[in-house]
Amino acid sequence: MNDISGGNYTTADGRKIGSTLMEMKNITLRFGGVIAIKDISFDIHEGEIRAIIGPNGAGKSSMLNVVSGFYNPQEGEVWFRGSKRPPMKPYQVAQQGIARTFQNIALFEGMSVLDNVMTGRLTHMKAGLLSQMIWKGKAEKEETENRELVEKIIDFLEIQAIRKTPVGRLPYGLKKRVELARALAAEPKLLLLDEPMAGMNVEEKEDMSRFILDVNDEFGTTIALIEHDMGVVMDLSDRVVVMDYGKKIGDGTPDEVRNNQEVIDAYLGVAHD
Ligand SMILES: Nc1ncnc2c1ncn2[C@@H]1O[C@H](COP(=O)(O)OP(=O)(O)OP(=O)(O)O)[C@@H](O)[C@H]1O
Repeated sequence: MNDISGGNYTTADGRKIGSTLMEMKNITLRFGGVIAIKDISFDIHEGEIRAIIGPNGAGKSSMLNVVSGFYNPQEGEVWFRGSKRPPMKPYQVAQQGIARTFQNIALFEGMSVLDNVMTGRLTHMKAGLLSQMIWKGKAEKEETENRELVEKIIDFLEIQAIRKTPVGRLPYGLKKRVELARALAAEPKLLLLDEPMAGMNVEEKEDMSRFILDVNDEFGTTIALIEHDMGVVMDLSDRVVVMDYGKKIGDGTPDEVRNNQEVIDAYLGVAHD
């Protein structure tokens, strides 16, 4: 790795990391008297896999929710693709190119895998109802293009065999993969994964790790994730932000973070699965 703080660098496995995609500047988020995030700054570079870790209640989910527009911080600035982002609703953030998965799977259980993944295309659909009536051809062309992309993602994540199966009938690990497929269908610039391995067995975790790395490699998607499993985080990530009690106590490569005394202290005596 070289010049990691400046933006552009090459990882040990030869992946090219680009300039800053997102920058969080001095973010503070309060819930009444509770300060969930205290004056935190960090950035995410194009092509990176970036992790946010920390003990329970550290503020990781709150931070992911600031990035995805679910919470607007009381203080600080969010910069995305070179512009300062005004307070936004989550759907506006999604339209800007940020997609996410959820800690508790949020899929339509009664709908097939294919239909669930298609819902990921909604932010891209331009043909409204009126234009669908007037310009039927245009709507059909859009539908065909959406289907082609969705089928490509389904193949890529190896869920062809279950494409017609209602999501409610799938085991947990596969549901998580369908959720990843739906988020990818939005062709995000930045993909947010909220505990992608939570509740998985070892084999499911290995599969998910491989898919996350492949997505980053094949589609060039920048990924930010929260994860409790330290082994997974250290293996997957290019750089890691460590939070504790709402503050940032570490930020760097997995090796740098692993050897940071404040990080070691924060994790001592705390159970991490
Ligand atoms: N909607 C909310 N209303 C009030 N307090 C909240 C809310 N969301 C989070 N908090 C508080 O903010 C702090 C940070 O919580 P957060 O869920 O972001 O931590 P976390 O690191 O994601 O924890 P975990 O690993 O347990 O999911 C906690 O003290 C929590 O109780």
